[in-house]
Amino acid sequence: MDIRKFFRSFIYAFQGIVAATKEQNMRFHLASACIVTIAGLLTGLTTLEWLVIVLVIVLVIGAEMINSAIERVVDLATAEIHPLAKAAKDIAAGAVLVFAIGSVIIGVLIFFPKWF
Ligand SMILES: Nc1ncnc2c1ncn2[C@@H]1O[C@H](COP(=O)(O)OP(=O)(O)OP(=O)(O)O)[C@@H](O)[C@H]1O
Repeated sequence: MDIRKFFRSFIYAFQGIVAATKEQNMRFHLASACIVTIAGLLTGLTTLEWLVIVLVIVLVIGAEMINSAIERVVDLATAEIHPLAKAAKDIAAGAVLVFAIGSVIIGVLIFFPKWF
């Protein structure tokens, strides 16, 4: 196994994370994740609840990163207005929305019974 190549791929992946954090949507997700984490610390969650919260946060952020990557590939593939380009971008954005809606529902199910 080429350790240097393996280590270099980590650096590229880290560069990808840094590039993604420059996007406005990603900053919104990161801010939301911070707020949920602080709310969780103040509220007091069980280990299982933290597992679900962490899972949901990484799923939403991961989905947003894949969405950003798809946007770039589409832009690279064509500068023209094309229904397939629109569908690819809209479906990828829709996937993030599905994850985000699911995470809000999970957040409500975890936090509301503790607050009210
Ligand atoms: N080449 C294209 N052909 C047809 N429709 C497109 C094309 N590019 C973008 N669109 C439409 O415009 C919308 C916005 O596209 P855009 O590339 O600005 O992405 P965005 O969601 O605003 O992301 P970001 O601002 O992070 O780049 C897309 O969701 C899609 O509906």
